[in-house]
Amino acid sequence: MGKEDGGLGWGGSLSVPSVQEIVRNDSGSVPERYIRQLEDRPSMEPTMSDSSPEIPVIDMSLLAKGDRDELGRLDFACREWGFFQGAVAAFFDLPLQEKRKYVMAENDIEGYGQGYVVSEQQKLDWGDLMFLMTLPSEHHRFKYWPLMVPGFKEAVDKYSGEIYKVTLDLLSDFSYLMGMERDSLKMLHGDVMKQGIRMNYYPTCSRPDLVLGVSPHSDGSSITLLLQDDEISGLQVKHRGGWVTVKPIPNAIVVNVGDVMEAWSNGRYKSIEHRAITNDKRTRMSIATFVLPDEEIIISPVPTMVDDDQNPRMYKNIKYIDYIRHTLGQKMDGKAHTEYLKL
Ligand SMILES: O=C(O)CCC(=O)C(=O)O
Ligand SMILES: [Fe+2]
Repeated sequence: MGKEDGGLGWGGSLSVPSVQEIVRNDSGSVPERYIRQLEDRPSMEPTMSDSSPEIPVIDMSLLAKGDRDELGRLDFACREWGFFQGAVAAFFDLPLQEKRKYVMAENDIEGYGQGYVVSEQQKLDWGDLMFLMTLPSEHHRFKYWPLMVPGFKEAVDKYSGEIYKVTLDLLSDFSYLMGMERDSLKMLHGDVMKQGIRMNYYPTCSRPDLVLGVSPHSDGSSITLLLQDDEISGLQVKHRGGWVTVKPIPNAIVVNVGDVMEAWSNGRYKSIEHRAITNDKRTRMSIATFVLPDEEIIISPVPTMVDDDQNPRMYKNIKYIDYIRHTLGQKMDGKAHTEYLKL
C-alpha cells in the first residue's frame, strides 16, 4: 500500500479503450474485441429471472437484537447512495482527457480504467470503472482521486464509513452463524481490514446480446456489498448452471460472499460466480465495496467449520497477498479462482 510508484503490488491491467468513448464516437457498432464467443453471450430472454428462484431478501431489522440497529445503518448507507451516485456520475461525465488524469498505471489496479485486462487476446468487458482503496484512510492514494469533482471525496468518505459499519454488523452475524464469538471474523481480517470500492459504469450497447459488462467471476473479498441502480438490472448470478438476474430492490444492498469467506467457512458459504450484462437503453452504474483482509493474513478454514467426519477440511493455507496476486494475474474466469484455494 502506498508504494507510490510501484503500485499496490497486487497486479495490473493492460490499457484498453474507454467504452464510454467507443459509444460516444460510434454508438452503432461493437468492436470485435468485445464480441463474446457464442457460448458466453448473454441470453436476452426476460424469462430467466421469472422462472428461477428469487435471491433471498433479508430484512436486517430481523437480524438486529436488542440494542443493535442494523436496519437504521443499512437505511442510512442506502440513502447516501443518491448523493454518492451523483458524484460518481459527475466523474464519468468529465471529458476523457480529465478522466485520464486518474488512469490506472499498468502495474496498478487503482484508478480509472477497465480492470483485469491481462492479454491482448482476451475479450473485453463493455464497461469502464474507477477503483479506489478506501480503507484504511491513511492509505488513500490521492493521485487517483478526482478531487476536482465537487463533493466526490466527501461522498466516498461518507459512504465508505457507513458501509464499514454495516460490514461490521454483517461480520458479527456471520461469526455467530459460524459458531464463533461475534468479533471473530473482524479479527480474522488482521490488524488492517481493508476496503476497496469499484465504481462500474456500463454505457449502453447497441448489441447487448453479444457483450458482457463484467465477465463471469467471483470476488476475491471476504464479503462484497453492492449497490446497483434502483431501476436498471444487469447483475446476474450463476444458479444451477444458468444465469439468474438479480432484480434491483430500491434501498437494498446486495451482499455476496467472496472467496475468502468461502475458505474461512470451509465451503459452507459459497462465493458465487456472477457477471453483469448491458442493455441498449440506459447507462447503468453499480458500486461494489469489497471487504479485504490484511495482505499478510494466512487464509484457512476456521476450526469451528472443520471436523473429521462430516466436514473435512477442504481449503489450504494461503497468504492473502499471494492469493490476490494470483487472481488478478489471470483473466476473470469464473470459479477458477476459488479452485486455487482448495486442497
Ligand atoms: O455491476 C454489477 O452488478 C456487478 C459488479 C461486480 O460484480 C464487481 O464489481 O465485482
Ligand atoms: Fe463482482
